[in-house]
Amino acid sequence: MDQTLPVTDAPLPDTKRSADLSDTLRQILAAKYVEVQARQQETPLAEMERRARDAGRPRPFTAALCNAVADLRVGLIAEVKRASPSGGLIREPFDPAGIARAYEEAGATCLSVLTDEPWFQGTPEHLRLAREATNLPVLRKDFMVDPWQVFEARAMGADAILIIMAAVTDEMAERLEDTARGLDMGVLVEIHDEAELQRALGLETRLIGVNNRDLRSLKTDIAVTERLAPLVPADRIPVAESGIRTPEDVRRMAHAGARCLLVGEHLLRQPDPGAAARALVEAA
Ligand SMILES: O=P(O)(O)OC[C@@H](O)[C@@H](O)c1c[nH]c2ccccc12
Repeated sequence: MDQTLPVTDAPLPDTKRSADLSDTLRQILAAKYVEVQARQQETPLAEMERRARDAGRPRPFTAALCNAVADLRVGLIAEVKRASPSGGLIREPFDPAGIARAYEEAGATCLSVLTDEPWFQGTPEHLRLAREATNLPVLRKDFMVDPWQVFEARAMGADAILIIMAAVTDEMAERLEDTARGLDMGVLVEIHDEAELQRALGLETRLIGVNNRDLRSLKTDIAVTERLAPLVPADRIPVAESGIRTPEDVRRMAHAGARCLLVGEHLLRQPDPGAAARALVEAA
C-alpha cells in the first residue's frame, strides 16, 4: 500500500516531538489532519453536530465493561478490521456483520470497528453494518485529532471513541473527552508508558487502555500490560490491547489486573473468529 503522505507539523504532544516517533504514526496523523480538514469543508461542524444529535442515544459502552468486570467475566472488546499495517493482516472476503454476529454469540462485551481507511481499509459503513447486526456497543477505532470526528463518530452510530495519548496534547484529549461525554459516549483512553498513564489520569474516563503495541516501533509485547496495569489506580479499569492470542495470554493479562481485553488480529486470522473469541472469553 503506497503510503508516501505529506508530513505536516501536526501539533503532537511535546513528549513526541522528537524523532523517536514512528514514521507510521507520524504519517497517519499528518494524513488524518489533512483528511479531517477536508471533510470539515464538506460537512461543517454545525451540520455534523446536528447529525450526531439526530442519531439518538448511544448504547452503554463503559457500563457494559464495568458489568463484565463486576460479574468476574472477561470484558472482551472484539475488533472488526479488514487489514492491519503492523501485522500484514488482510481478511478476504470481509463480512463485518457476520464477524460481529459471531463475536456477540461468542460472548464478546463490546465491538471495536476500524474506520481508518488508508492504513486499515476501514470505513464508517463497516461500523454501521457491525452495529446493526448486533446489540453490542461499538467503539469507533480511529485516530481522533479533532472534536469534529467525535460528532462524526456518533453520527455514524458509534457508542464510544478512542483517545490515543501519544497522538494528542493534553488539551486536545480533554476537548475530545468533553465532546464525547456531551453525547453520552464512552471513552477509552490509550497509553503505552508511565508518562502517558499520568497524562491519561487527568481525564475522567475509567477505561485506561494499555496498548501492548509500541506506536514508535510497531513492536508488540504483552509484558507492557504486566508492567503498566498494576500502576492503574483502583478506581479505573485497565484494558489490555493488542498482541493477545492465547488463553495463556488472557490469564497473564488477568493476573496483571486487566480483565478487559481488546483483541483483533488473532481472531481475524481464524476461519471462525467467533470460536476464537469464545476460547479467549472462557480462558480467564
Ligand atoms: O490486532 P491486535 O494486535 O489484537 O490489536 C487490536 C487493537 O489493540 C489494535 O488494533 C489497536 C489498538 N490501538 C489502536 C489504535 C489505532 C489502530 C489500531 C489500534
